[in-house]
Amino acid sequence: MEGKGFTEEQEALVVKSWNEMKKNSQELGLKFFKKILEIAPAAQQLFSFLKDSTVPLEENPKLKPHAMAVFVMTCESAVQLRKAGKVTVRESNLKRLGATHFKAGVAAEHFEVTKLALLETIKEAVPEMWSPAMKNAWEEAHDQLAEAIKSEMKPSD
Ligand code: HEM
Repeated sequence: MEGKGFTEEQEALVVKSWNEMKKNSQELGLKFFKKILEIAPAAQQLFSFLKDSTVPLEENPKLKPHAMAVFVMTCESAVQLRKAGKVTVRESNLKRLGATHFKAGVAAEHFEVTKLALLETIKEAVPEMWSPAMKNAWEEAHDQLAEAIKSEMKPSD
């Protein structure tokens, strides 16, 4: 949020937990995705690679990249918030992200689902680090990124 500021401590909480979690990124990605589908089973239909897929979720090679994209970009968002006070994803990337999600039929509610799944996954992955402050830092980094993507979710020109 403008003026509210994202502190060095908040950035450190996000970066520290991500550094720990990414050692186990395969399992993390799968867990994250399963949580999204637990909360919102219908979201499965949005992912082209799941609609056509005949392999079990566990073996789908395309699952991990999206999970990693959400984690990595949220982490980068935290760094940007601390440095610049706002999300600074390159405009061309943001436009592409907006267009991809718009075309895939992603709705604002899906971002809430993903956020819940993200926070739950982190809580379970690094229970020894988890704290209200850590939750708040990830939440803020996620929300600002999600807002930036949502603002570009319109038909591409
Ligand atoms: C902070 C939140 C999110 C981030 C950073 C993110 C990131 C990405 C990235 C990097 C791609 C690859 C395509 C591209 O670069 O344009 C992508 C595709 C996609 N994302 Fe997300 N995403 C987010 C939230 C969501 C949510 C909430 C949903 C719906 C549950 C979703 C569903 C999809 C789908 C369906 C695709 C296309 C995949 C396919 O069918 O091939 N994303 N996302």
